[in-house]
Amino acid sequence: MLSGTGLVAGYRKGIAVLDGVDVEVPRGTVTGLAGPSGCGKSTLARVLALLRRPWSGQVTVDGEAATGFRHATSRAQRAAIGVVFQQPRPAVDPRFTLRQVVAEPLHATGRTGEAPRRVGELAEQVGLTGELLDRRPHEVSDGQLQRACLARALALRPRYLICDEMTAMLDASTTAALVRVVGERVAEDGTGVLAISHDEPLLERWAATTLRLVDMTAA
Ligand SMILES: Nc1ncnc2c1ncn2[C@@H]1O[C@H](COP(=O)(O)OP(=O)(O)OP(=O)(O)O)[C@@H](O)[C@H]1O
Repeated sequence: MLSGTGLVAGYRKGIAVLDGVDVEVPRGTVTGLAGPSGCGKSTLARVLALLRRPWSGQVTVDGEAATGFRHATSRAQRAAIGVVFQQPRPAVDPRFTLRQVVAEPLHATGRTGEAPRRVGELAEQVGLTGELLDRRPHEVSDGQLQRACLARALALRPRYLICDEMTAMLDASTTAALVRVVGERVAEDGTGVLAISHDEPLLERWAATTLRLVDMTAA
């Protein structure tokens, strides 16, 4: 289980965006997260992904309290949680080929030897051809780049995957393809997924249960 308890977080002093939020992301299922624009869904995603330190409250990864946030995160906890954001372009180095984008976490964790085989597997999972892997971000569509970002998020076989509006910029067929890729990881690896979306019909199809951030804050 990836969980947050009593999370209070914000950007400006005295104005809490999250005000005592509890959230649980169990393994082996997709948990949806909905709520009106600006209610703090992305903030919660960043806190749970250990990318932003909450003002108070605790994030727990498989029963172990988060060792730190941002650069202070332990390597094991960082590798346990994959994240995909709404916009793929700001999330990648524009000088990299898609192959380098996908391989980045493997290089960063000293698994360079594994990279060629693993990148091939991931490309197949997300539906990227070898020819596309050799292109750079400006030479591919948003959907193709988002496929690479999903492959990168899966590279270290994370136990949890946070998809923050992952498909909001994509057409229906790419959305369906990426939702299927995530579903395969849930079924085959038991990955625990937090799917954040404005798209209620999508969450109805995709998520086993959906949390509503306003309700959680009120509770
Ligand atoms: N870097 C930042 N600096 C200051 N305020 C911010 C920052 N990021 C977000 N906020 C504010 O925090 C609040 C919550 O933002 P957040 O992006 O978490 O909401 P959200 O529910 O994901 O919204 P949306 O559905 O529109 O993406 C908003 O009022 C937003 O303006």
